[in-house]
Amino acid sequence: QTGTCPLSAAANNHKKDCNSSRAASTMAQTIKYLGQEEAQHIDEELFSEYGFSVDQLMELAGFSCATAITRAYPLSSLVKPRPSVLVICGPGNNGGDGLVCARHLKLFGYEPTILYPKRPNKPLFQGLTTQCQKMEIPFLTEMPEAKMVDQAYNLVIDAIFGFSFKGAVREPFGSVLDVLKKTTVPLASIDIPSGWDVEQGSADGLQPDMLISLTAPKKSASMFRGRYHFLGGRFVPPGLERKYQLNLPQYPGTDCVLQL
Ligand SMILES: NC(=O)C1=CN([C@@H]2O[C@H](COP(=O)(O)OP(=O)(O)OC[C@H]3O[C@@H](n4cnc5c(N)ncnc54)[C@H](O)[C@@H]3O)[C@@H](O)[C@H]2O)[C@H](O)CC1
Ligand SMILES: [K+]
Repeated sequence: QTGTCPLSAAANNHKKDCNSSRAASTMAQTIKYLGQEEAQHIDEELFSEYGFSVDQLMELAGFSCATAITRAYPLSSLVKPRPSVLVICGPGNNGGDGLVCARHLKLFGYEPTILYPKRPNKPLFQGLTTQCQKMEIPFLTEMPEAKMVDQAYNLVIDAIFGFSFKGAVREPFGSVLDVLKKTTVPLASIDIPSGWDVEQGSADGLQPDMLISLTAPKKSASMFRGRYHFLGGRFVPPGLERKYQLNLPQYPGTDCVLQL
């Protein structure tokens, strides 16, 4: 791991050597990696039995993604003169996380641009879109070519599909993923590398540099080979964690993310 250490020493007396890969892998082994149905059940229970609203959890999820991105790619580390970031949002809640993430990245000093080709006709997503527009975040009308992406952006955020992805990729996202397979700038995937089977991964799919697992990693995360794997979505009530035996690691202090 070459990433900055996200763990504050004061909050992690038991994990003093947080750069030790042995410590990190021991920790990662204890966390449960969720199957697709299990992830969906947890999601449903959070909304039904535990009384959360989608907007609430999406805000926390997207905020933790923006926070994790600032840890892995601080403004000072970006190679281009402008701190440009391309955020690609899909048609479901993963896309909503991307919109929230873009808004917070802007507040953190980055210059996000959003591609949002398939927008659900629902007040939640319309509101999130308006918020981004009011934050003066530009929206692209089409996916640029790979060469243009590499020239214009420091980083791409993949918020296309999350744990509900199934089957062969449908357009326009097939073409978007084809471009992303040719780009060389780092790619940070929210929850699942888009196009990967949620449990099996994909040998010839995207190879992101960063993965931000929300609530708990999904089974395909064991195939992730990038540099930064973060956990975010610090909102799991203890009863839910016990029921699904999530064995979540302790987040340091008040942090909303943890590097696995
Ligand atoms: N509990 C949590 O941790 C929370 C996670 N959040 C995020 O929500 C996503 C899951 O969201 P969901 O809306 O269920 O699904 P997706 O975003 O994965 O996508 C559904 C969307 O995609 C379309 N689709 C599915 N398969 C295909 C395909 N093969 N080709 C094209 N399109 C496809 C489908 O029709 C839908 O439109 C989770 O991963 C987290 O990122 C919440 O934000 C907060 C709680
Ligand atoms: K994704």
